[in-house]
Amino acid sequence: MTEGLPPEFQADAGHSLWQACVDELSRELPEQQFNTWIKPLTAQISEDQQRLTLFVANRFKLDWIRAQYAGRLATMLESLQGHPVQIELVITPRDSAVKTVRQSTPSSMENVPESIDLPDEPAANTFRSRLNTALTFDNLVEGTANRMARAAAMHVSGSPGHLYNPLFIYGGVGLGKTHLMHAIGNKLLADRPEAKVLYIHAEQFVSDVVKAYQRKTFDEFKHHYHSLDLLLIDDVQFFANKDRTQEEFFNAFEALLAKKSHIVMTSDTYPKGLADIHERLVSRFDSGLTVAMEPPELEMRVAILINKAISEGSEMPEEVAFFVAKNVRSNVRELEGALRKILAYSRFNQKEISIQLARDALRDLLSIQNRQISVENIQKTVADYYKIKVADMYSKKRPASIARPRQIAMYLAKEMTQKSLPEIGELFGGRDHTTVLHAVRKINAERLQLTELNQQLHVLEQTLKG
Ligand SMILES: Nc1ncnc2c1ncn2[C@@H]1O[C@H](COP(=O)(O)OP(=O)(O)OP(=O)(O)O)[C@@H](O)[C@H]1O
Repeated sequence: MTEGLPPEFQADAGHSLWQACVDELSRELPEQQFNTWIKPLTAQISEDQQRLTLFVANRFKLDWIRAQYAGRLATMLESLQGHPVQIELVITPRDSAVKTVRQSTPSSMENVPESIDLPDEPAANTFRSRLNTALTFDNLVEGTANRMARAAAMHVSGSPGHLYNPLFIYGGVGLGKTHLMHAIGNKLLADRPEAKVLYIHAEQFVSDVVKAYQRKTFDEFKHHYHSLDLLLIDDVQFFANKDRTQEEFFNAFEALLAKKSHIVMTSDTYPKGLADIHERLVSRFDSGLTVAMEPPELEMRVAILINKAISEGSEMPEEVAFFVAKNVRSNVRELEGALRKILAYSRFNQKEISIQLARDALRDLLSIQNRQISVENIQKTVADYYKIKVADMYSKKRPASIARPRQIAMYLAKEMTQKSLPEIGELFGGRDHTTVLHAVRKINAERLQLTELNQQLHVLEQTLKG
């Protein structure tokens, strides 16, 4: 029996099986990815061939391999073995990994020196990127709504520091901005594991500035932020009115651009629509490429539902996906919530997914939706109707071509939802409740006098009621 390993393991038994997987992956993956992630792996298969254990050096690698390769490996193993094989990932501290594998490795395994001689740890292993490895380009469905943002993001992840720097991505809630940012970081780290990548929410940046202030550690703060290769910063609208944070961010911004590091930002509105942010920062935000993420169109919502169901190990018939997508329109986060409810309902009641089952599972949501139309939906419908950007609903822009649809949307929000004036103001880019009240009164009065406006409002109301 091999010392240091569970008795059921027989390393040689699984070698040819694992080697077959490695060979297949070496054909499927780009060389760099293969060399970085697959080649260094050490594998053992249990005696009954039901379980494959992969030994990895650290948590970062474990998460990455689980998110990126475990699914593909499982399919491969199942087709090779003719039955499912459970994959287990185990972190083995470097020294003990070397020892254990050496002791247990029969001569045939010694053809795989990489599994023993682990390469130097890449810097990414010690530098906490805060990336969620599950959010990648592969599982981000593409559609008209995100095509340009996705293409720009792909470009940045492939050659950071060149074009589109900074990349500024804006759009409403739950539309995939954060997902896209993580995808950029994950792709860059897959290609260059030593790169210093940091994902951070703007609020966390604010809190880091405050800490540096309190502890008088601005040198460390600067060293940390100014040394990055890629900074991904989410929801920069949170910098509003925070002068010291804006100053530190400006410094970091200049330092990073000077050394050709890349900066990607997201926000709920485009740079010039941002309130209470210094002009010099706003103009920097707008100096690279600014792209919008729009709410997904019907077909894209359907594709997202079908894909997400597959990733949850289920299947959603297309007609059901259409039914759900037609009823849940505002954003992807709500679509995900609806899907979770349907899957849970189907599992709990042990019933196939059908339109009727979806109707039952989403009963509350559908009836609430019929009674209460969301403000986001109103903003999108009105923006589409008057051919302006959804982001203009939250921006400070004042031309009549934008201000008027915005007032109409505020009026409809008051008429068709349960929201209060301050709540509506907040959802329209943090406006005061008196601004909303003014819009509601104005449109109300005009509606009584202007037939054309009344007609337009009627169309909008019918569209919103579905
Ligand atoms: N095109 C897409 N394909 C697949 N999943 C998507 C897509 N767009 C969004 N999602 C998913 O929808 C959820 C919400 O997306 P995300 O958190 O990136 O939105 P966001 O725009 O950053 O919103 P917020 O401003 O509220 O943070 C996530 O789980 C994300 O993975």
